[in-house]
Amino acid sequence: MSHRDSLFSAPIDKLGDWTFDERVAEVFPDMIQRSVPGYSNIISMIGMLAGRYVTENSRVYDLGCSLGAATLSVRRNITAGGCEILAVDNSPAMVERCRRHIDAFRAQTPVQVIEADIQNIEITNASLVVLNFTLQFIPPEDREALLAKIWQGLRPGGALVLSEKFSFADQAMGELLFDMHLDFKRANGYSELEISQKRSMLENVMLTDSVSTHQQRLQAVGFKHAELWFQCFNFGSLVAIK
Ligand SMILES: Nc1ncnc2c1ncn2[C@@H]1O[C@H](C[S@+](CC[C@H]([NH3+])C(=O)[O-])CC(=O)[O-])[C@@H](O)[C@H]1O
Ligand SMILES: O=C(O)C(=O)Cc1ccccc1
Repeated sequence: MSHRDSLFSAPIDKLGDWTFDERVAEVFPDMIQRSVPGYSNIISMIGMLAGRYVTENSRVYDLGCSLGAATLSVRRNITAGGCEILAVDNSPAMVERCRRHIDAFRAQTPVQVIEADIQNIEITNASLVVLNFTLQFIPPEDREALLAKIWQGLRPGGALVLSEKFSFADQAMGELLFDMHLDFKRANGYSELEISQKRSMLENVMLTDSVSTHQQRLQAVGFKHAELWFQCFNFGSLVAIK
C-alpha cells in the first residue's frame, strides 16, 4: 500500500525547508518506520494507554495526526462508550489520505479528521491528548502556550502522550545517541546522501528539546505527574497526567 521513501536519494540543487507535502505524505508510513526508532512500539502502546485513560463520553485529540496511525490504535482500544476522536493536521495532503485511511476500517468510536493548525483549535472534555512527534515542529516559543491549552482542555485525571526526538545537555551522550540513530537509518537502507539532505531540510523546522526541558514545561503548565515511559536512542515518549 505505501511506497518506499526515495525522495532524497538523488542530489537536490536547492534544499528548501522541510514540508509535509504530497510527496512526503505518499511515502510517510515507510519514511517514519525507517526513520524513527521505536515508532511502531509507541503506536501500539498509545493504544494501551487509550484503554486505560479514555473515559465515557469524552474526547481524544490526535494532534498532528499525519495518516492517523495513532488514531487507529486508540480507536481499536477504546472500551468506553460515547467517545469521539478528533484527528487534526494542517497538511492538506496528510488530511486527505488520513480520511481515506480511517474510512477503510469500521469501528464504534467516530473520528473527525480536521484540517487545522493545532495552535488554533479548541480543546474541551478530553480524556486523552496525543502529540506523537508533533510538538517538535511547533516554534519553541509557542510550545508552552499549546501545552497550557491542552492542560485546560483535559478532564482531571486525563493524560497527554508526548513523543519527541530529544536533544541532550551532555554532549558525549548526545553524540552517542545521535550516532546510534544514524546507524539505525543506515541499517534501514538510507544512504549518507539521503540522511544528510533530509537533516539539512529539517534543520530550521524541527527544533528539539531535552527530556528535562519537556518535563519542566509540563510541570509549568500544571501537570501533576510526568514521566518518560519509552526511549530508544534520541527518540522517546512522555506521559503526563492532569
Ligand atoms: N501547527 C501544526 N498544526 C497541525 N499539524 C501540524 C502542525 N505542525 C506540524 N503538523 C503536522 O504534524 C505531523 C508530524 S508527523 C506526526 C506523526 C503522527 N502523529 C503519527 O503518529 O504517525 C512526525 C514526523 O514526521 O516526524 C505532520 O503530519 C505535520 O503536517
Ligand atoms: O528522520 C529523521 O532524522 C527524524 O528526525 C524523524 C523524522 C521522520 C519523518 C519526518 C520528519 C522527521
